[in-house]
Amino acid sequence: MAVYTDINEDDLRQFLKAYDVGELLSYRGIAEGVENSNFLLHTEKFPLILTLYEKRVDEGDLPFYLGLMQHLADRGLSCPLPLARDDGEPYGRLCGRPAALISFLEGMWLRKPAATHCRELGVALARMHIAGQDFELTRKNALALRGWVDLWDKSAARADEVQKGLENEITEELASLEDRWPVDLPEGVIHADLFPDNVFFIGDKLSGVIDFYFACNDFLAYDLSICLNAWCFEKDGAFNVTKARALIEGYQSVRPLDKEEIEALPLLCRGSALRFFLTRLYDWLNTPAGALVVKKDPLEYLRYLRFHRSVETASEYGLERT
Ligand SMILES: Nc1ncnc2c1ncn2[C@@H]1O[C@H](COP(=O)(O)OP(=O)(O)O)[C@@H](O)[C@H]1O
Ligand SMILES: N[C@@H](CCOP(=O)(O)O)C(=O)O
Repeated sequence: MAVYTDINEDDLRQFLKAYDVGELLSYRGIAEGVENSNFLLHTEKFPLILTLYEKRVDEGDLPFYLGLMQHLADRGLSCPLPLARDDGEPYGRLCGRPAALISFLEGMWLRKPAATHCRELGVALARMHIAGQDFELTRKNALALRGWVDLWDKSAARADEVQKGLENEITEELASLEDRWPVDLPEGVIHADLFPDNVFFIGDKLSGVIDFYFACNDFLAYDLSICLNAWCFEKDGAFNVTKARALIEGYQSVRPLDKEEIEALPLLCRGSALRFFLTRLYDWLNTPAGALVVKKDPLEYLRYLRFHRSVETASEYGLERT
């Protein structure tokens, strides 16, 4: 459960006075998520999500995240709409934290997505990439190569506590990615954390995308590689090429990949597997005992990383040879 900051009712009522939402009827902490504290609110007017921004969210980035949700929603993508305060500000403060209200999205995330859902995801991801092209704000990816090195510097000395040999393996992997990372692929705004728990479905139809708090500017195909990692491995660690093919076909039905993006895919998948391995490893080693959050297993992403290292061409992800 991710509620790092507890709120009290009086403070919440005071906070809500700045919004046109009527009286608070009820509220509760949400037992999901990792990064921020989230609450579901029922007010006289509508249900809402209240987010208190925590550790990894830099307040200076809030206009980017909230503005992006507004921008994408304006272009017909189903994502939460931030609610402006009566004074026009996009967010306020609660319990010493920046805090925003966003609209509640209907739907549920899928515990066992199938290939058909992966195809829907691919379509939505490509639409998001296209809709993001004219978003006027930019944000550098803080969890790109430089960020990976910084995270690794903070964890390397203790990595072998988690699995023997990790320190050497990851040091070598980082060096190899630093040498070979692409420099010139199509870029744009990416979601950067499009895991199943951030995509809602009603029945088999994708109903919306949430959690834009890692969104940034980076290679578009890197976002696709994040989805290949997050959606296409089975619980036993096997890569499901049928899901991967469906995801990529869905994506390409809206935005065809170019030759360079296809060639780079195995490397991008290694990079995105490493990125989630590193944040999970850092959290594994540093989350205080007793925090109301379920820590995620870094070794899951080590296995994915090793798989991608064995991939020679993107045809192994179900793509036609170029
Ligand atoms: N706009 C929304 N509509 C409905 N539920 C939401 C919305 N935003 C968040 N949630 C709920 O809160 C949970 C955590 O949100 P998320 O943004 O993923 O948190 P975090 O940034 O902490 O990872 C989600 O899994 C979902 O259940
Ligand atoms: N998706 C990341 C963790 C971030 O959590 P989210 O709840 O913000 O999606 C991971 O699985 O490591």
